[in-house]
Amino acid sequence: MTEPADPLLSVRDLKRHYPVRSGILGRKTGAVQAVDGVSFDLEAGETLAVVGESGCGKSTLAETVIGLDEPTAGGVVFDGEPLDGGADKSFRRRVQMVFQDPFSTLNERMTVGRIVAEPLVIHDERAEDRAAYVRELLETVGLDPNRHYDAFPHELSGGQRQRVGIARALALEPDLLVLDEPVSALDVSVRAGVLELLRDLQAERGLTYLLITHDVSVVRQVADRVAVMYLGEFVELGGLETVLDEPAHPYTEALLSSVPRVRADPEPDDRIRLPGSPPDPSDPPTGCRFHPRCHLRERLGDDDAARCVEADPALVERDAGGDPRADVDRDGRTVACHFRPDQ
Ligand SMILES: Nc1ncnc2c1ncn2[C@@H]1O[C@H](COP(=O)(O)OP(=O)(O)OP(=O)(O)O)[C@@H](O)[C@H]1O
Repeated sequence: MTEPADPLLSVRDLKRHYPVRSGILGRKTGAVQAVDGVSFDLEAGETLAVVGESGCGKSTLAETVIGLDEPTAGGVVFDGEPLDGGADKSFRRRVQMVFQDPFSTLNERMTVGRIVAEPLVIHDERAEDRAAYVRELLETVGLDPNRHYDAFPHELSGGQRQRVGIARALALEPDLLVLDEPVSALDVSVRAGVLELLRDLQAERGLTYLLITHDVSVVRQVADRVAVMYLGEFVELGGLETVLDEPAHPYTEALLSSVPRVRADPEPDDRIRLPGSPPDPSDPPTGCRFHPRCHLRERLGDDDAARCVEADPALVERDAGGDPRADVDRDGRTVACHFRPDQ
């Protein structure tokens, strides 16, 4: 038997806290716990989606993972190499990011050809056949090199601009793409085409994706596994169908029930309404961070409900491979809730 390959990316107990300062001296009086102890592995060729409401820390997680931001604690290991001193040259080639808003990230005064070639210029690559290679990349992402190579971003539609962003991210032949809300800024009518392109590119090039999104329908279309994030923490992590069709954490349940479904649309009474808005991440609730808004807790007896407030249900690490242990979910799912429906 061969040993399972090491994951391409390993994230362990990652934290990113932003200091809160106040008073005229600007003293540190607290910290926004934007990411607070997140761990996961990403296998080569898979797509892990991180889903959660606005402000739960998704973008901070993405930026910290790719070295745009320094972790407060914890670590990232990419292809066996710890990212201790920040991103080195090899990491900056092999990991690329696609941002939400192609309108703001493309340089309006540069032609499409130059935008896509820029990473090659920075890394001093393909000096001899750069233009031909860039034209090839444009074709790969479904653009027409003859029409689009010399075009300026304002001459393109939103979907075309996002394709330019993807071509640029592919230029250095990366292994991992971090996709931060890649279709959120696009018209619904062009989203499917861009997601299909991402799926095709993954199949052709063996790419690995870390997909950040607030949109469950996007998760359904591209992810293999899903992590549900709430107030800086993962509350549930597992296979796509397991998590979306049989959510175990009450927050996942609430998040999903707010999404209209094509089949068997729930009666309005079945919808779980999340009371209030997420708490302040500089002063998170004790115990389970979701407890003040949790519909499941309301149904628990006093002793159990007290556990939600007192004990931190840290995400239990369960092994996806090997023989299942008593506490191993059949899908290797991890859930940070003492009172999962299947217990
Ligand atoms: N530079 C910063 N300084 C202080 N607080 C920050 C900073 N960046 C983010 N935050 C805070 O950290 C928390 C997480 O923000 P983040 O942008 O990562 O969330 P998100 O889930 O990506 O939300 P959105 O989808 O709205 O971008 C928020 O409360 C945000 O206000």
